[in-house]
Formats: sequence, C-alpha cells, structure tokens
Amino acid sequence: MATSSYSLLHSSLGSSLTHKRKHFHQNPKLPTGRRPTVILCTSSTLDPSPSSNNTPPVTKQRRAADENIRDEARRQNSASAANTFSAKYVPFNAGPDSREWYSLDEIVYRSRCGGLLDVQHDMEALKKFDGAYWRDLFDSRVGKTTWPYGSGVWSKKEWVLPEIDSDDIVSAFEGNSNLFWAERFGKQFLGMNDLWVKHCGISHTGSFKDLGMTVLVSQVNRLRKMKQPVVGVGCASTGDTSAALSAYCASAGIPSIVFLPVNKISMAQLVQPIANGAFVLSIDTDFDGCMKLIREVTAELPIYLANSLNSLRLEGQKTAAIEILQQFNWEVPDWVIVPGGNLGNIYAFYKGFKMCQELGLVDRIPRLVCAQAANANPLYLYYKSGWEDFKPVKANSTFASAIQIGDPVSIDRAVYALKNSNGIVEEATEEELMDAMAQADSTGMFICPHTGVALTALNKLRNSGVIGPMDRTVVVSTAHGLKFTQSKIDYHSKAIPDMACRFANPPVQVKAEFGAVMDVLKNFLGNRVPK
Ligand SMILES: Cc1ncc(COP(=O)(O)O)c(C=O)c1O
Ligand SMILES: N[C@@H](CCOP(=O)(O)O)C(=O)O
Repeated sequence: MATSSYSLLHSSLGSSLTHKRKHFHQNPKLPTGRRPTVILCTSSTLDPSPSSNNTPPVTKQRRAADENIRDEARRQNSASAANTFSAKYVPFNAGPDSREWYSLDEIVYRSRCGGLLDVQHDMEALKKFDGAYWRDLFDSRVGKTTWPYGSGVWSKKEWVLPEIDSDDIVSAFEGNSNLFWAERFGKQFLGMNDLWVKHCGISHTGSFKDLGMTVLVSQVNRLRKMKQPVVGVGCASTGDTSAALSAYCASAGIPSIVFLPVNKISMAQLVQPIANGAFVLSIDTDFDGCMKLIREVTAELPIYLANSLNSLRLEGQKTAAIEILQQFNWEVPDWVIVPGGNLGNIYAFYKGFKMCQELGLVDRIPRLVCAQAANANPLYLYYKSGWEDFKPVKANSTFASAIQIGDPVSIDRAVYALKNSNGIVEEATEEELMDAMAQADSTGMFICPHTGVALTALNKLRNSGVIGPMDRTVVVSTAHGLKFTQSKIDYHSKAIPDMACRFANPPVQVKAEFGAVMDVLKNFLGNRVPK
C-alpha cells in the first residue's frame, strides 16, 4: 500500500487513537453536521507506516486474552452510531418508473413478473464519500485479521451488505486471492507481457463461489436469528456451489441440502459436501434438471435457495472485480476474461467494476469477455446471432464440467454486462481447452479446465488481433486445478478418445537399474549433457 494512503487515513483519524475506542472516518468535504456516521475502521485495522515519521505512532494493543475477534467487533459495534448505508432488492434492469422493491430480509428470488432481481445500493449515500476515500478505506483493510474486514469480501462490507451486523457474518476470510503475473505463459504462448491470472480458485473451498456464499449464508444466519422460517439452505450444483454452501453452512451450524447431477462432477467436488455434512442428493439428470428441481422444492419448503439466481450471491462475487482494481493500484486493465456457465459471475464482475466507476474510484471499466465450452454454449450462440435469438441448449459433456449448463438462469444479466462493457463471447472446444490447460500448467500454473476455456478465448482474441500484445489482460481462474486432477491424468496419459493431447507429459516407466535410468536420462537430456 502507498505510504500516502496510510498518512491520509492516519491524519484524518488524528492522534487520539486508543485501543478501546471506535473511530469515525469522515469525508472532510462534507459540511459539519451532515456527515454520515459510520464505523469504518478501528485502531487495529490501521497500522500507519513506520516511515511516516511526522505522524504520531499508534500504540498496538492486543485484545484481552478472553476476547476473540468476533467479541471485539461486537463490543466495538455495540457502542457505535447507526450505519447510514442501505441496500434492497429491485427488479433487475427495471425502468426508472418501477416502484417495486423488497427488503433484503424478505425471502424473495424473483420480481413480481417472474424476472431476475438485483441488489440496489443507496448510491447517493455512498457518493457522500469520494473515490479516494473508498480506495484508502479498502486498502487499509487488506490482509488484517480484524473481524470481518480480514475477508476480501467483507473488507468492502459497505458495498456488499451494509446493514448486516458483523456478529451475524459467516466468513472464512475468503477473497484477497492472488493476482498472478503469467509471465512465462504470456511471453511464450501469446507474445504478451502484461497477462495476469486472478486465482479465485485458491480459496477456502477451492472456487470463487466462496465469495458469494459468505454473503448468502451470513444473510441466512441473520434471517434465522430474526426467527424467519429457514430450515436449511439448498442448491443445485455442478460441484463448486455445493462445496461452498456446505462449508459455510457447516461453519454456522445451518443444515445444507445439495442436488447434484449423477456422475457429472469430479470426485474431489463430490466429497466436499459429503465431508461437510450436507444432505446430498445424487439425481439422475443434468445440472439444468437439478436447477429446475431445486427451484420447485424451494418454492414449497422453507429451504433458502443458494444458487446465483439469488442476487445476494453476486454481491460477494463482485468484490473480485474490485480486488483486481485494488491489486493494480486502482488502474483499470484493458480486458477481463471470465468462464461462464450459469452466468452470474460475468454480471458480478461487471457490477463490481461499474460501482467503482460510479463511485469515482476509477474512470472507466475493462472490456469483458465471457468464455464458454463449445459443448455448453448457449450464450455464445446467442451472441453470434447478434443477440437476436436466445435458445437454451442441451449441454453436452465437457471436461469443464462445472460449466456444463444449457439453460443459464442469469442469461439476462450476462447480456446486460456484455452489452454495457463492449464485451465479447468466445468458445473453446474440448481439445482447445485441454491444450490450453496443459500449456498453462507447463509454465508453472495448475489450473482447472474452466480456466482453460478462458485461456482459449484469450488465445483466439490474440490471434485475431482483437487483444493486443501490450493490452493488460486478466484471466479469471475460477476453481483450483486440484479439483480436476482426473482430467489432467486422462490428458497426460493420452487416454482421451479423438484428442491428440499434444502437450501430454506422461511418466516414463523404467527398471530399477542404474544403467536403465542413465539411458533414459541421457535420451531426455540429449546434447544438454557435456560429453
Ligand atoms: C469452476 C467454475 N467456473 C466457472 C463457472 C461459471 O460461473 P457462472 O455460473 O457464474 O457463469 C462455474 C459455475 O458455474 C464454476 O464452478
Ligand atoms: N458451477 C456452478 C453451477 C451453479 O452455479 P450458481 O452460481 O448459480 O450456483 C456450481 O458449481 O454448482
């Protein structure tokens, strides 16, 4: 973090910080008496740079031994003034005349006419603070253990679920994921020098779903404390949503119920909800069939729906976009490429970028690319038709199994995001995505097949010259490669029918004899061994 940010924050707090007090961080531009009072930081979230020697040092004090970080947040909150930020559900992309809205404490997933919902923040209240203020605030919270701001999601709490009590939050300190400079992959395969991979899969349950699930399960926790009739939380899943749901529910002691398409998710993904104690239904259908069933079931039973049809999820997922800007020191990349299935995430990225622009943290947004597997490509076909004709498809089997989705619930959100970001949709065949994954792995990554889909899209856009060699480009890696080891094993053992597996690197079988080992090594090293 830049020293100037620390200095600014510190000087705005003054020199009277003590461990036991809360600190109100206010916009100096606001007229006195009209300042929103919100607790945004505590002495323990602010740790001024030792190099800023004209600012008095903050005394660091430990919590009392019998107090944990949640207790500490509770004590500080109980003495705080009320928060002035708020959010509500509104129909997605409603016209200016729409008066329909719902409290986030209501259990509602669809608008009156059956359309999608969106979480709308009170932007006027947020705008009372300028972009520099928000940048500094968010920067000041990175990497701390202060509850709940140590989470990459909850470090943006005012923009996510402003009204939730920190005490109700269920978090694994998700987010703050690595933005990896893909130096060798960029140079070697694409002639690029500013290529980045946002590793959202290096996360608590191994996918970006954690970002949304912390928000959804926290809200359920709140609803249950308010005695709302929620007996459990349920989802349909291709593996990652169920893993995240079951982990966060288990952590809060809330029952979770997951509908999985039989034989269509990886073993590593299947074992996650089982291990976390979810009620797992393995159903003889595909994801779209499971999605239909969970929607019917949640309409009948007091089971809260955890799929991204529920717009709360996207509030958490959008923080990955904000985090990317933050990691680039609030410079905007040219392109962000996101693999798409049920299509909530592409909209979440758009929303995160757009909020940063509207609230003055940045002055533009990147162009978005949504990448689909050719075997499950309804958005791609729609895009290619010039947005004329959307038809759900029967999704065929793909190594990118988590995006084997033919009837995405967030199709309207995705189209909106792409149209408003001058976006593009690309697709990847099975061979293309597996080759891209193998190439990326050969440069030191260990990505999932969905990231292979996104890298294929990048490759195509580089080859056609749409993405230039100097363009700063971020590929969103959505899950951990360790969840998809079987696909890598199949590829590297050249066991995939009709696939050349050009970059396979199978192990060499050799006898346990010095001579035999030397022979294969000399053969491998060739003339790299001095004679
Ligand atoms: C690993 C992975 N990548 C990409 C996606 C696509 O995200 P979305 O459904 O939000 O389009 C999913 C889930 O759908 C996923 O699990
Ligand atoms: N890939 C997802 C599919 C469901 O997506 P969701 O974001 O709508 O929950 C999964 O892992 O289940």
